[in-house]
Amino acid sequence: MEDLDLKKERAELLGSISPSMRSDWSQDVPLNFSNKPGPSNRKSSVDEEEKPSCCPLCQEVLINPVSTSCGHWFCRQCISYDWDQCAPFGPSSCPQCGKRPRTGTELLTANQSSCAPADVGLQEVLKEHKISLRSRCECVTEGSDETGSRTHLNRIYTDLFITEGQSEDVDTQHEVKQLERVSKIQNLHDSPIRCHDIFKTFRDQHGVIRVVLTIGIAGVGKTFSVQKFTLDWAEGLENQDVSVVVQLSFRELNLIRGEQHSLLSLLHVFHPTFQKLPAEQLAKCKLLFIFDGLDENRLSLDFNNSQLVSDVTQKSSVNVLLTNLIKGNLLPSALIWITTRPAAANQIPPSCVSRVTEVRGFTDTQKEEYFRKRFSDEELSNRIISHIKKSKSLHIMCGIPVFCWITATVLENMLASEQRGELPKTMTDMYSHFLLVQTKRKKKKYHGGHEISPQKLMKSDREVLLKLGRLAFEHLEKGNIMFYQEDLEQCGLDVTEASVYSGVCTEIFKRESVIFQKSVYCFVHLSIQEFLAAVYMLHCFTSRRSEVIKRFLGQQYGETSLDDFLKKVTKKSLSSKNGHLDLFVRFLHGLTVESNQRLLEDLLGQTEN
Ligand SMILES: Nc1ncnc2c1ncn2[C@@H]1O[C@H](COP(=O)(O)OP(=O)(O)OP(=O)(O)O)[C@@H](O)[C@H]1O
Repeated sequence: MEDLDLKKERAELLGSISPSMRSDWSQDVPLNFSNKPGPSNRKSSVDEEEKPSCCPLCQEVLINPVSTSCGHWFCRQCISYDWDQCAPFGPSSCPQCGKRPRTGTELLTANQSSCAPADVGLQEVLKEHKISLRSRCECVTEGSDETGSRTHLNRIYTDLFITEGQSEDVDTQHEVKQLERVSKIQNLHDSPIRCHDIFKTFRDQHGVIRVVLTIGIAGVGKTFSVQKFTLDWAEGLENQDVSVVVQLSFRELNLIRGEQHSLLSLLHVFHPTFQKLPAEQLAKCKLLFIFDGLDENRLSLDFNNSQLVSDVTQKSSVNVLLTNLIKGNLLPSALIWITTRPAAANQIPPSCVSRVTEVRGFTDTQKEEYFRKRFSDEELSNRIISHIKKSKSLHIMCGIPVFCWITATVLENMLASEQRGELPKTMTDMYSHFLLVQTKRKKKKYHGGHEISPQKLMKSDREVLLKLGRLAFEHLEKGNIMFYQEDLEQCGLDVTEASVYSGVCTEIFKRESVIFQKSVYCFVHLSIQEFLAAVYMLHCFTSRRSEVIKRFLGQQYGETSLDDFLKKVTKKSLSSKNGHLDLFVRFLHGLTVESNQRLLEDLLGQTEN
């Protein structure tokens, strides 16, 4: 029986991967997915006889065979594993002959053409799209100290703990409590789901999983999961039944929220490759739309009263297109993946969602794996891991990957420094040090020089950081996380000042697309914006800048005690529907702790605690 299945699989494989497709990998012959033998097909060198029955890596019968562009066959799992192990920078050369694929590192599979009957033009566009997505996803910016420097996703990506279903009290509990609970229960009954499997139906489940909503707190790795999912798809490693992945973020969609588009023209804006494709061609494909960061959404999604749109060429507003896509009126067979922070999840009616998953961050083992992967210096990673383990709150917080990154940046720097002082133990402490580390780096880079005490900010740093704080605060309040040059100037910042602080504020989205002709800036992570906004707010309080506080809290505000001020800010944050001030308020409280005030005294001024 097993033999029969294998034979069938092989036969299917040979039917759908035509020899000419393989020669296309050496770029000379046009793509042809036809099952019929043609002149170009016959010319090619690959056929059943040439495919070995054994995988050169595991030395066993080929299972789920895939081939590299140079014509060598492996089990999919074996080559994926081999590439993962041997090449920290992602899959590279063929394990058998050492050749690098000329057109990327995709593997050829039986499912390569999921748009049967396939068409040459369509296949070319799809391939171009894969290559473009791959280059978009293979590197990530983590606010590195070197302006513009990017890290390979596969070098730092560590598996995350993702579960099916949403924990009941996710909205109401403090994140630290949630994380603590997660680390206690993860071994009991939560079955993890790989991010690549979120559309797969498991044994006891029925029907198609069409819309997946993935929830997770700030910095827990939702965007990274989306990137990894897309990268592995684009590299031919996972989910090859999907022929087109359309990756969009609400951040980007916000920028065109006033415009009228058809779904097709919307695609063209973000993925210009598809301009070559007529609508009917696209409709044949299995599409997956990824909408990342619903919490950043500024479109009003009305699922009850929006106009019906079912044609991909029909124009409407972007929010109407989205609701129709999610409800299944538009492209009913397309898969949809939406990610969001918990507080904004209710924007999508549960009736539209087939599966909810939750990214819970790193388990204890994954935390260690993260630091070991990040630092090739084993002694350094051991020291960092042991420091984290000593502090309960740090250890719990490292369940959040963005906190791991900040911790890694801060501790690496402090451990290398002679004037180290005490290593940070709380979240605000860590973010305060992060700010100082970035300032110190900037000083070293732009002004050369000796190691200065990181606590001592220069007057110019103080001014720039407070301007960045103002930018962070004013835009956080409005729910903005992306800024144009004019926004920087309005806060008295010029572009060079902001980019000198590249570990804090960064330039993004310089893509060649109509809407991205202007440079757009944002903080390297929203939590940094929230932290700087809190610094600015406390600075305004201590320096009695009541007009700023009044504008924020309402006209009734009069000068008051720190305690009363904190209560008022907390109350205001609780009235926010999407929780956009939550982390800001937590940092504000953290900053009133004496040790943190001492650290940032140059910024905060004379304070109460
Ligand atoms: N799987 C991972 N492996 C390694 N680092 C990760 C991983 N996931 C996240 N990180 C780190 O955490 C940072 C934040 O992750 P990400 O942007 O994916 O979070 P998010 O859940 O989308 O947050 P937000 O809701 O604030 O947008 C990344 O820039 C990276 O430094």
